[in-house]
Amino acid sequence: MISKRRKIQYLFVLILIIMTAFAEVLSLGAIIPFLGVLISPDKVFEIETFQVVWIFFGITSSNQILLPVTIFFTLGAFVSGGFRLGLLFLSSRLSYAVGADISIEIYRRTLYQPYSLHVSRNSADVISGITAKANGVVAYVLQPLLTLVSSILLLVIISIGLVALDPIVTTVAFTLFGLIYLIIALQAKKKLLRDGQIAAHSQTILQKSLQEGLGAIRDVILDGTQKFYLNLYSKADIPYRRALGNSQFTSSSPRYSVEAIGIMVMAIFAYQLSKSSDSLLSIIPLLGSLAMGAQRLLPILQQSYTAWAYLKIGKSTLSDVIQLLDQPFHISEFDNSSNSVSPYVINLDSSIVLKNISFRYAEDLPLVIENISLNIEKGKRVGFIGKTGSGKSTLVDIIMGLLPPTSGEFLVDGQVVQSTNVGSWQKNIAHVPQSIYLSDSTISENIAFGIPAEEIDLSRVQEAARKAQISEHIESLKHGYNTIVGERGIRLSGGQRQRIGIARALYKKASVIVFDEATSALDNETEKAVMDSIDGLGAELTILMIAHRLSTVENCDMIVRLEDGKIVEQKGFGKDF
Ligand SMILES: Nc1ncnc2c1ncn2[C@@H]1O[C@H](COP(=O)(O)OP(=O)(O)OP(=O)(O)O)[C@@H](O)[C@H]1O
Repeated sequence: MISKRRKIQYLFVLILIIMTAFAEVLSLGAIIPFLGVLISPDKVFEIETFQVVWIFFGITSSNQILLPVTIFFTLGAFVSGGFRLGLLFLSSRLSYAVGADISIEIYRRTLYQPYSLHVSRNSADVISGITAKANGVVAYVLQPLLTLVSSILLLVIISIGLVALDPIVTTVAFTLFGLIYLIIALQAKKKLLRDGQIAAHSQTILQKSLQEGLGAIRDVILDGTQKFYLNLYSKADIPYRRALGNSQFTSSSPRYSVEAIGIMVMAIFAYQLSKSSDSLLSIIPLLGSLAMGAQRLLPILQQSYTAWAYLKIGKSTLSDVIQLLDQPFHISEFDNSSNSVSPYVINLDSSIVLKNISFRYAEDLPLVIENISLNIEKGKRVGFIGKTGSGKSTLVDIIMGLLPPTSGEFLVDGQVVQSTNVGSWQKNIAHVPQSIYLSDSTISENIAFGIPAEEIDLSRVQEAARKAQISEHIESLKHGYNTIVGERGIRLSGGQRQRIGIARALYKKASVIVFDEATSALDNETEKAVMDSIDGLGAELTILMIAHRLSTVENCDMIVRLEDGKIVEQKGFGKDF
């Protein structure tokens, strides 16, 4: 899923990592000539190989070389700093850009999952994957990976340089520090993995408890269950933050003990050298470069360790994210895009036919629809009634192509509806649920739902509102169709919201409108008024209406009564109640 562009960017960062490593080693190596010049400029001036340099810069005596060498040394430090800064900027930007790629890709794939998958899993899994876990992958996988590559490279180059200076000291120091880090890493590995697991798992629970608490805020306030939801949240939040805190400590704590040991080793070494050498001055350049080498080496060792530790912490989060990225595309974008020219086009011209349809939600669950056969002609109004749990919504979901039947055949105009043409079939359908979802935007954007504001056809919006009998109310508002409805349509009454839902269905120019208990939350009078608007809709529209009450659907051409997933009574199909 990594695009070609990102691969090129990663390659560029890799090249920059290599260049930075060399720049850093060069600036580090420059300390030896610098200290040498400081202490005995005469000696350096006499070195054969440097003669060309002195001649090039027109230097004739040893006391002239200090200034250019100082400038050169400082310049080296700046160039190396510049490279590091550039690398930090580019690698951070790239990691976050890839984080956005991941998050968007998970959301994209999730949106294209079949309805049956959405009803069978908790959305908190996906939401935490799109938000927190995608960030986790950036912070605990992508960035540490780049840090690890650059640190290992630097380690190798610096240690080669140090070996050239003093093989024994370097080998001893390296083995010592390496061993310390290795022991710490072996000890910490299990703990890091476990903390990472806790963090990944808690993120999902956190998301779930937030969704539940805030989603049912009215009931929470009425029932006084704030404490219950707070408790649910804190039960996940405390282990989550504790795990993060613990892993942060585990990944950054070794440096203090290792630094102390490093200073001790350096002191012993200096002590030994000064005892065995005649002139203390002559060993200062060597000591200086070793000290500076160690001063660079230790943080890099620590950096590599931290990066490695982060990779361990991020392992669980990464596997959750990979699972979400692995979701295959079930509904093809081609079928569903509004301007696609699919060879499998379905327009309702004659009838919708269900032949011996049965359905179960999962293999180990019982049938909730059993052997149902129906023939719905175009332009008919069909009412589905039955007690709660009798299977009305499931049956209509099958007709809407949201749930594939477990057995039997579902045909429109004689064509079997299947994955290749279901998108085309769904373009004919609009759905008005019991509580329609309103986005926090204008009335016209809510009627022309999901269409960018600049592409909305206002006259079509007005026509739909008029047919849904809501235009008068909208036009009486100060901002008319540009009135903001507020999150979840709080500023509209129940009846008005349902009418917006109807207007939305009409704007879509759907030929089939499904009313799923669309009026059951309304009072009798409002329900009657909304039903009048539905009755007044064009005769060419096929209307499927789910209701609890027979009175709601009494004007329908056909009525189907369901019980335990079976049709127990029919009216208008040649049979009457
Ligand atoms: N996602 C699901 N997973 C498993 N079983 C489900 C799922 N959705 C519904 N069911 C079961 O399927 C049966 C039919 O449910 P359905 O929602 O179709 O009934 P309904 O007649 O529309 O009920 P209501 O009037 O309450 O909306 C019920 O027994 C229900 O428990």
